[in-house]
Amino acid sequence: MEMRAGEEDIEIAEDMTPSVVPLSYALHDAFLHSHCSSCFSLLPARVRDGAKAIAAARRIEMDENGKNDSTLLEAVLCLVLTNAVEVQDNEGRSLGIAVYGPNFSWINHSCSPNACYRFIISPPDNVLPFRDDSRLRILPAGTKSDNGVHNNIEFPKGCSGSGPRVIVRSIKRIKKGEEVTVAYTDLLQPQEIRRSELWAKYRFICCCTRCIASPPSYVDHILQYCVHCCCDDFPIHDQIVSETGDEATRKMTDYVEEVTAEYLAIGDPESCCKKLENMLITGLLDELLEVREGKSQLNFRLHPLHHLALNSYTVLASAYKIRASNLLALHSEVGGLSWEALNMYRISAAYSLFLAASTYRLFCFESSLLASVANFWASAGESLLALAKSSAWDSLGNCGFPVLNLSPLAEHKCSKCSLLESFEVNLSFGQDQIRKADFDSVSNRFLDCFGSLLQKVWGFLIQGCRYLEVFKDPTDFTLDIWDFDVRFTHNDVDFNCWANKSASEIEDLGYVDQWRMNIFKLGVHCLLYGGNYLLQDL
Ligand SMILES: C[S@@+](CC[C@H](N)C(=O)[O-])C[C@H]1O[C@@H](n2cnc3c(N)ncnc32)[C@H](O)[C@@H]1O
Repeated sequence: MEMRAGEEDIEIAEDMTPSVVPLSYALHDAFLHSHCSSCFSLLPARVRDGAKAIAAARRIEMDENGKNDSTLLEAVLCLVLTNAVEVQDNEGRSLGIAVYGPNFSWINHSCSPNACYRFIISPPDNVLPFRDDSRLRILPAGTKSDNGVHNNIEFPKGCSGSGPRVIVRSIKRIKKGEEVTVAYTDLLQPQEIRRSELWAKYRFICCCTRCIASPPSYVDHILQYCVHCCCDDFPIHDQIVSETGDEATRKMTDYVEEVTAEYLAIGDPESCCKKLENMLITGLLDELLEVREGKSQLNFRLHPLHHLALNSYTVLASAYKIRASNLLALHSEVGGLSWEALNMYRISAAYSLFLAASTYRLFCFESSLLASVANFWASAGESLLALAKSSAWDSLGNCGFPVLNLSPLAEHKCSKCSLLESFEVNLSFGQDQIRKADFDSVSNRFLDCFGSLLQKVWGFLIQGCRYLEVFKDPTDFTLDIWDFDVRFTHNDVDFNCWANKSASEIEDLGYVDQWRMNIFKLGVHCLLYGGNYLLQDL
């Protein structure tokens, strides 16, 4: 079965379902009063009845056949495995799983989907009626009318019941009768990984336009194949690159996974930062590969938009942030480490920002990346605001920065772009007013402002970060990104430039307030664009 747009065209960013209540769900401990068993008491009656029926059926089977036939249990398990979705909070953290009825679970997958979904989370004991006037605007294939009935299957329209609700929303314009699809897997992964995940979990091979494109689309090419190979002695023949490139990518994948797993298990963010940044800068040196006569050293490097590079930025942003908070905690005991903590916050925010700008570039070629890019802008905004508000600046004495009050955001209007005004119009006249027709103009104005603020702070944010210093402008990917070594050799970067200066020297430069204020403004822009405009309004 598949779901299609009902009897009208659907514009971009419209809710296509009311908030749908789960048939069954199991959330992690954070949402439970006691331990896991408490979730069973919350299961809707029909699921408990179903479980009793299964138990009864098993008893009969066992009595009749003298053996434990697991067919029915397998069927139920398959149903859950096929239809359960991971419930996530606004920041993408996994909260558990839930199974929904047909108006959600009949939606098929595409790697270039036209819809996405979001959850409304409320505590498990909250069973108060939920006001929701949205209509169900998608129907099973073959259904003629939108009266909510299909082949005697009543589509639940009621809004009562507990559990995380899900709402399906369009991310592209969908024509009447066109199939509605969502992503079952992370769309920023290369095709090979998407394919193997979908096969392992659902046993199907995706044949969407993105997957069957030949040659692969720009986005898939760059996410998967953009690995550069060079050798000091002589030029590398293309043949050798393609033969050894896959092997090199596998090795780099193992390396990134190993470093990330070690970081998560042992919690040494410093070693994690060193290892990942070294890998991004120097790439993989492979001495075992034979080139012409004898052995020679090949050097493989990742394009900054390669999926392994993107994964590394996420880990680096987190590891630098942990380093900063560890230092601040130590600062209260030891003192004098706050400037170093500021450096860590700075680089963490720089990686967050770089990730948002990188995925935005991919989004320009693959519009279904909208939800990912929105989340990255929002978290870059949050990192920048946390940096601007950090007490670590206090080590610089009185830097004159006003006490920040982020709520309401309305106080932080930008005279150049109208992001905030758009929301005000939206709030007073209803969502349709800033409609998506404005998308290009809102985005262009945001990018203009973003670019000019970035120019003022990017140098400060990346100072001392060996990898990011290569990118003089994170929105410009036209530079010869393979030329890392040359740049490092000729640029003689002082890695400890800021860390070596005393707080008063920095203050004398007179830039501190300006940096802090511009970082703050940049954060507000990213949060408004990603968190408010792309995620909620668009
Ligand atoms: C949540 S269900 C979707 C509804 C399903 N088509 C049905 O009729 O019940 C997931 C299952 O649908 C099928 N499916 C979803 N997307 C697909 C796709 N793009 N190509 C092939 N099969 C797909 C797979 O069998 C998958 O296990």
